[in-house]
Amino acid sequence: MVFARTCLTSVSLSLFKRRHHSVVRDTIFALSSGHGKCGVSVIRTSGPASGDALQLLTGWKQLPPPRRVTLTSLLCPTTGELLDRGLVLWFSGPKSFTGEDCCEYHVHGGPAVVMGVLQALGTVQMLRPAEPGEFTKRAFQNGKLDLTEAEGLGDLIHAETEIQRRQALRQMSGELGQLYQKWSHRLVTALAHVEAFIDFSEDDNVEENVLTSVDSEVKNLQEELEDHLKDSRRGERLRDGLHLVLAGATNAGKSSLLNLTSQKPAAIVSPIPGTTRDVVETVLNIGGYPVIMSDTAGLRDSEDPVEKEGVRRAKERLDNADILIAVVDASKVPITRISILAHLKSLLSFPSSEGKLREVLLVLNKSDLLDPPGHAKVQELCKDPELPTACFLSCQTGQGVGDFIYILKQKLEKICGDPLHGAPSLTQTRHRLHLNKCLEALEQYTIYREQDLVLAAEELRISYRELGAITGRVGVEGILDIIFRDFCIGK
Ligand SMILES: Nc1nc2c(ncn2[C@@H]2O[C@H](COP(=O)(O)OP(=O)(O)OP(=O)(O)O)[C@@H](O)[C@H]2O)c(=O)[nH]1
Ligand SMILES: [K+]
Ligand SMILES: [Mg+2]
Repeated sequence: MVFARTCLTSVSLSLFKRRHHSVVRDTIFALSSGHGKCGVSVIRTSGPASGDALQLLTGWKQLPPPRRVTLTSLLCPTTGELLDRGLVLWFSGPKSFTGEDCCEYHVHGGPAVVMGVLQALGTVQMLRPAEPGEFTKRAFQNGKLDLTEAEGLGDLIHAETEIQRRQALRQMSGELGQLYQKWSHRLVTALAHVEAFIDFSEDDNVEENVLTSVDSEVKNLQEELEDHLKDSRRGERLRDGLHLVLAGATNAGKSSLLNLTSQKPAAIVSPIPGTTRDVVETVLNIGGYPVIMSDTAGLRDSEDPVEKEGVRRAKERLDNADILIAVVDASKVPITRISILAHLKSLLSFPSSEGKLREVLLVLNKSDLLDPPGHAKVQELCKDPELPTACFLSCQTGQGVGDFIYILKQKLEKICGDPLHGAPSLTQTRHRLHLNKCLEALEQYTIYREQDLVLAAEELRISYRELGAITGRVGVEGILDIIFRDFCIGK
């Protein structure tokens, strides 16, 4: 009875495979390069009718050798009209990106040419336009990629900075998937041992210490999973962009610093205190790290309902900041540790009472307004170990802004690390959810272990399923659409 259950996982897996492999599929087509006018556009097809379509569009009697580029005329199959002269590249399945017969048409990138070729493909029987991410989905279903690799590919397409690209490429290489698969394998082995014990221990064929070794394996797995999860979300933060929030008293120069850093007049600057009300965001690339920098309303008590709302929004942003940039007008606040700390504390509740691990960067602005003794005092203060990392600068003259960017980059590095080093990072909330559930089930195993071994085994099975869902090995049909929805058409 126990074995019947064990087999269920593999039965449902093979059912899943069969359902996805044996169906006669439509052939899909789409523009795979960007839209708009460009030098070359690439149109792809994937599926069993790819070869027919290629022969119809070129008039060829047979298919060309695979993976070789051929220059040819492309004709409308119904009218015979010349659509373009372009390159075609034939891949016969399974040696292709999707694992199916595929063809690429490299045509001139004008909208009329692209439209013409797409329409011509649409006239071929069994061909239909692809849905977003459908090429990659087929690659997954044909075993060319696991889900983490497919997600890495999606991230690579969306990567806007160098460090994001590195992380995506690493995930695409399958390293993260391999890590999860190794854990899966260990879990299945543990599960098999428990089940063997349940079935055969009465015949004395299985020794008691089998369970002891399963227990210690479960404990090891728990520790490894916990370590992997305890990464302060570095991979996810890098994928989504880090939140930097400028905060401080009115007129400290927050908006000036935002404009200077982003090199555009994103926020209004004026000598009137309380100028900024809404949160003003700009997206930046700081040393290869993607950053969303937000300027916020100056923090002060106000009776004005609009400004009050601005301050509320500012505080909300502060709570979710990865790096808090506290801007202080160094010409106004006395330059002593005590007064700076008191100022930070009154405005930003720093050091945070909840003991939140948040990076703080103190910016002492308006250096141009200080005399030489004032400068010396601030420079001394910047070395104070009791204060957060500090930068002394002037938004007016730009002096010290280079150092500010440099220090920010160091902080970003500290938070995200280099995605090429160390263990591969967890990059998606989806993975985190499954890993947490996997971990919970392992904890349940330990709880049930002494009372009811059958229930304990069931928990191992649950944790195995959760891990399998990350790479797409087990029970993922329901989530596929969600994952591939974020891909663009043609990918
Ligand atoms: N001399 C000098 N003036 C500066 C400097 N930075 C900003 N200012 C001036 O300080 C005033 C306030 O600057 P903002 O950037 O609007 O200050 P803020 O912190 O965004 O102010 P609120 O949005 O009202 O909270 C403006 O008149 C700026 O020109 C600086 O480094 N030196
Ligand atoms: K202002
Ligand atoms: Mg402002």
